[in-house]
Amino acid sequence: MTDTSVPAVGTADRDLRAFIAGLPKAELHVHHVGSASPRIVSELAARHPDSKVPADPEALVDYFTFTDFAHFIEVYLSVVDLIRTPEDVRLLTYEVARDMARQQVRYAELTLTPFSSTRRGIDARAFMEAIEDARKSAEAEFGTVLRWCFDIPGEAGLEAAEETTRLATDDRIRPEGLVSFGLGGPEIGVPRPQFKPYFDRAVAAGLRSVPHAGETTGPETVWDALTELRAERIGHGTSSARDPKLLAHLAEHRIPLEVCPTSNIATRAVRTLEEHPIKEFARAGVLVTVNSDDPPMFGTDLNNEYAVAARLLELDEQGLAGLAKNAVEASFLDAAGKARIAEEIDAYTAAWLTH
Ligand SMILES: O=C(O)c1cccc(C(=O)CC[C@H]2O[C@@H](n3cnc4c(=O)[nH]cnc43)[C@H](O)[C@@H]2O)c1
Ligand SMILES: [Zn+2]
Repeated sequence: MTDTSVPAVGTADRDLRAFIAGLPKAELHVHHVGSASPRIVSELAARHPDSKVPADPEALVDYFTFTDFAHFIEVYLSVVDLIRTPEDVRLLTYEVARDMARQQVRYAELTLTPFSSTRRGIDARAFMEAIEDARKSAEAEFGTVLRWCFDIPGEAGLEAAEETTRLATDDRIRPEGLVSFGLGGPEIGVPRPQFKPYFDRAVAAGLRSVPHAGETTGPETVWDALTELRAERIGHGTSSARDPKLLAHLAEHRIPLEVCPTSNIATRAVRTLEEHPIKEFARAGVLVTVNSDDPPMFGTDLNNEYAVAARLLELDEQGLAGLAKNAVEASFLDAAGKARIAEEIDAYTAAWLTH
């Protein structure tokens, strides 16, 4: 794991971290398998000793240190290989929700890649039952509301696109919690426009479009996501900073960016946190949301991402509350659900500032 955490400095930093820890939050960009905690990964690795993933949580720190984005995907897929039964899927989903609840995450849109599971032999209906069972238990027991984004692993080609679209749009299979449709994996050599027909079908079926774009390629990929894939939010969008017209477009049309600072350092998409373009996004008036992407793999969690953002954007408690409300606004919750979490954020912040 690359050490990308914010160095602890003094009382003010500690106070802000305590504020963040209790702040009600929404998360919009976080991957299912990429959220497997070291405990879950080692439990699964011990169950499946033929895998190359280390069963010792300490060894995972080195295993989760990436040389570049391609290496990250290689390691990611080795963890995907550990998810072999519907019970593995249920356990992972439920435990991910538990970790979110501990960080006061009230609502999360979790990205799943069902193609990776069905192609490895997990029955599609059993997969959907497992995630839905975990979603309902998590909401009842932890109070964290989960919704799903199904993403196409772009590098796996149009076969993956077809299967993901089928699973997302067939009324007999698609799960109740599904709200959006995405596109993940490497961007280099995987042009976005080829996925237009699949996004058209998903949008026609009522799903919201949230592709990754501009994480490892230039701003033209973000434009493609907007014009060809009808993106309503952009996953990462890091390279948008290189195109002032694009930034103005994102700001004017209130198209949020799902910014994941530590992820960008860990995959070496951005060299250092100081060079991260989050400041440019905020300055241009873009609706910035902060997210954790694949938290244990990147040695982070959502609270740490808020601390990183506070440092880079020089936010105090009110600023952090505003950042949390950006995620609520950019979410696919209904108006009542948004109002409930926003009110909770305001009440928490007011109580903190008067204590
Ligand atoms: O499952 C397969 O067999 C398979 C075959 C070929 C290619 C792939 C993928 O490319 C899977 C990529 C996988 O990565 C997930 N992910 C997690 N974090 C990120 C990120 O920061 N940027 C892009 N993708 C990410 C994504 O959800 C895909 O599931 C799979
Ligand atoms: Zn991602």
